[in-house]
Amino acid sequence: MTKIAVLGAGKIGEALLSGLAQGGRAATDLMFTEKHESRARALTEQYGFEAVTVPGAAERADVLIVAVKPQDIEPLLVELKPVLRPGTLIVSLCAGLPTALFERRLPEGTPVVRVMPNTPMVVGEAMSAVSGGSNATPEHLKLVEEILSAVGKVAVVPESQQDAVTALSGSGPAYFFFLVEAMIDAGILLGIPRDLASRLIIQSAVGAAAMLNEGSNHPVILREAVTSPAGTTIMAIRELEKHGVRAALLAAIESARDRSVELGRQHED
Ligand SMILES: NC(=O)C1=CN([C@@H]2O[C@H](COP(=O)(O)OP(=O)(O)OC[C@H]3O[C@@H](n4cnc5c(N)ncnc54)[C@H](O)[C@@H]3O)[C@@H](O)[C@H]2O)C=CC1
Ligand SMILES: O=C(O)[C@@H]1CCC=N1
Repeated sequence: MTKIAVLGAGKIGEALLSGLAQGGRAATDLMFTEKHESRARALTEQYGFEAVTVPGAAERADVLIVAVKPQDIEPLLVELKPVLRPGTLIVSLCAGLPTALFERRLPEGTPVVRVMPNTPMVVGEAMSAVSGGSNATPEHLKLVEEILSAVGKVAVVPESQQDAVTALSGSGPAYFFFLVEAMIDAGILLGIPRDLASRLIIQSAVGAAAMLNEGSNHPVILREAVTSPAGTTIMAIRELEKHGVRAALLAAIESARDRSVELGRQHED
């Protein structure tokens, strides 16, 4: 079985490792590096994954998945370069960082695949977008698709779309959580106890997601079916439009895309 090492086991690294283990991958095929010792110990105790050093990961793993913050990439690549075995596949989950950055910093010919996942991988419902760098073969892409399909859905996209994808689905879960949080607050405003408001809103979100996931109806049709003439929903929709919620979402996602581009530019030579 392919041995996988996650370099930087923070929020997304842990989500991936735990998702892969739940998806049936043996804990003995999964290892990680982590700068913070207490966190490394906690992950080993909770899941049984082995904490290794960067040279240890490079020696033993077939695929190295980079999951440090974009701001922490340079020292990691300096550490990795002299110990990397030829042919080892590098998979980057880092927002904004182009495959060309890894290709410039690592030995010539290193295959690199850029991925933008999202945190629902903890429950096997990730949306991951995958792009190959200039040394990545169709087999490399297939391997990455196979690894990630254990934790959710996978789309292959041109790398030129990765900053937009990051803004849409990479950050996307946060927008839904924000919306749910605000709707629960609205329940409090209307005098509903927090527990009940949470149950009402979370199940509404789960139900709406399941209907969208069926894919047979456009979101507009689904919304129209809830919106009765002179009813309650249209009153709420009027307020959402009045407060520019649609425009706010367009601007928010455009701003996230711009930040992704900027994160990449910070590492230009
Ligand atoms: N959190 C999210 O929803 C998503 C994050 N990403 C990307 O994943 C990457 C990680 O993000 P998070 O997990 O949120 O950040 P995080 O800060 O929770 O995790 C990063 C981890 O890397 C460790 N680390 C840093 N330098 C290291 C090194 N040289 N060796 C070993 N460990 C090192 C840190 O101690 C930390 O635990 C980022 O590049 C981010 O853009 C991508 C998609 C979604
Ligand atoms: O906020 C971030 O930068 C990361 C990338 C996508 C989701 N979280």
